[in-house]
Amino acid sequence: MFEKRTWIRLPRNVVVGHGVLGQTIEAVSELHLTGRPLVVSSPTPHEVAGERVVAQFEDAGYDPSEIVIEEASFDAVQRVIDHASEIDAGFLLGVGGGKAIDITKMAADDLDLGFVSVPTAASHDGIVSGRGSVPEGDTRHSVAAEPPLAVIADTEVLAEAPWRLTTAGCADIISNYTAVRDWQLAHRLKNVHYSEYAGALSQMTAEMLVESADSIKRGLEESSWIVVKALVSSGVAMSIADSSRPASGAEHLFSHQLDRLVPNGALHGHQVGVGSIMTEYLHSGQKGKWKDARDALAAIGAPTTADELGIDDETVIEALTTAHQIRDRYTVLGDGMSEEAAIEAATVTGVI
Ligand SMILES: NC(=O)C1=CN([C@@H]2O[C@H](COP(=O)(O)OP(=O)(O)OC[C@H]3O[C@@H](n4cnc5c(N)ncnc54)[C@H](OP(=O)(O)O)[C@@H]3O)[C@@H](O)[C@H]2O)C=CC1
Ligand SMILES: O=C(CO)COP(=O)(O)O
Ligand SMILES: [Zn+2]
Repeated sequence: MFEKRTWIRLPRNVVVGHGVLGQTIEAVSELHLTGRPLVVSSPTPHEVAGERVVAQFEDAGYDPSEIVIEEASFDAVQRVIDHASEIDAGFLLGVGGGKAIDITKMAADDLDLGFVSVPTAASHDGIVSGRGSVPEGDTRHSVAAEPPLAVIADTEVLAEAPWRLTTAGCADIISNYTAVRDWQLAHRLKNVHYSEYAGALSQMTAEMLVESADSIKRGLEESSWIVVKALVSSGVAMSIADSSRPASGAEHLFSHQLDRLVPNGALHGHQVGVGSIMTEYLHSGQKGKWKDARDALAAIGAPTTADELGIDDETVIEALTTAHQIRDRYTVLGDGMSEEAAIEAATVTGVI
């Protein structure tokens, strides 16, 4: 008997372009969402977009409420759940970077409420994914969460955000190359399920972004357009896979470990980018494609060294040698690198 089943959850409306934040009510009313909207943001996104979204709902006769969270944690998810229950929210909007959007999608999942994703930075590919990423103690959870019913990505807002956030988004996409390599390796060695469709989409997204590198420039709103479309595409790959595997391999384990070792260090995308230079080296050796990864990152102005990340060499080595412990996800790191091998990889690639 044929027993395969798949359930791909994707957004219904993806609205991208100049000034589309002003169309929030339109995009939401198309979804037939009812009740009180709860806008979840973090401090800066609250100022640059959250207040405007709340004002639009007020003007349209809704009775919106807002909550501002500071960090990505299970406590923050619980605070949003409690607030939503108190005000009897009908649906949620996550306005911000990866932190605010992750918290909102996880709270929406728990509350069984619809959720709309309003990115204020093109800094990460969690914009449409049905996954939430939250650290807890020594580990990092990638949990199933509510995928957005709609995405409202205003390129004017994204272009006004600090440029480093956009280069972080590019680096999160460039890291898809090594993430897919790790996924294929895990498939071959550990029989982990691999989706050809999701893997190909993730890889193609990285290729298209790298080919567009010349058009990704500070001050050009067109850059935000290119990058946010890639971020959406990468998120779709995760939704197809029902896993963050297409976009998260050993380079992400490295970054998650850095987050533990250096809280409030560098941006997620920048860390995974530097990680992918080293994990590409581990996959393909000295004459392999690690230089392509480094050059692609350098071309869009993302960090390629520990120095540029603002992280010291010792911490890079500690993160590399312990990254495999972050979660049960087989990658090129296997059951751990020796310190000598980590120093070699980081030195040959010029990361340290
Ligand atoms: N679920 C998934 O599939 C994925 C999840 N992620 C997760 O997303 C997070 C990384 O996302 P990232 O966006 O880098 O992290 P944050 O949400 O922390 O945002 C990074 C910084 O940008 C600021 N910011 C956001 N928008 C603006 C703006 N318009 N203008 C000025 N500053 C702004 C934030 O301000 P403030 O400090 O005020 O919030 C914050 O300081 C990680 O936790 C990562 O694990 C990443 C990829 C995929
Ligand atoms: O950052 C991600 C993809 O870019 C999500 O991956 P994680 O599941 O490793 O948090
Ligand atoms: Zn990422």
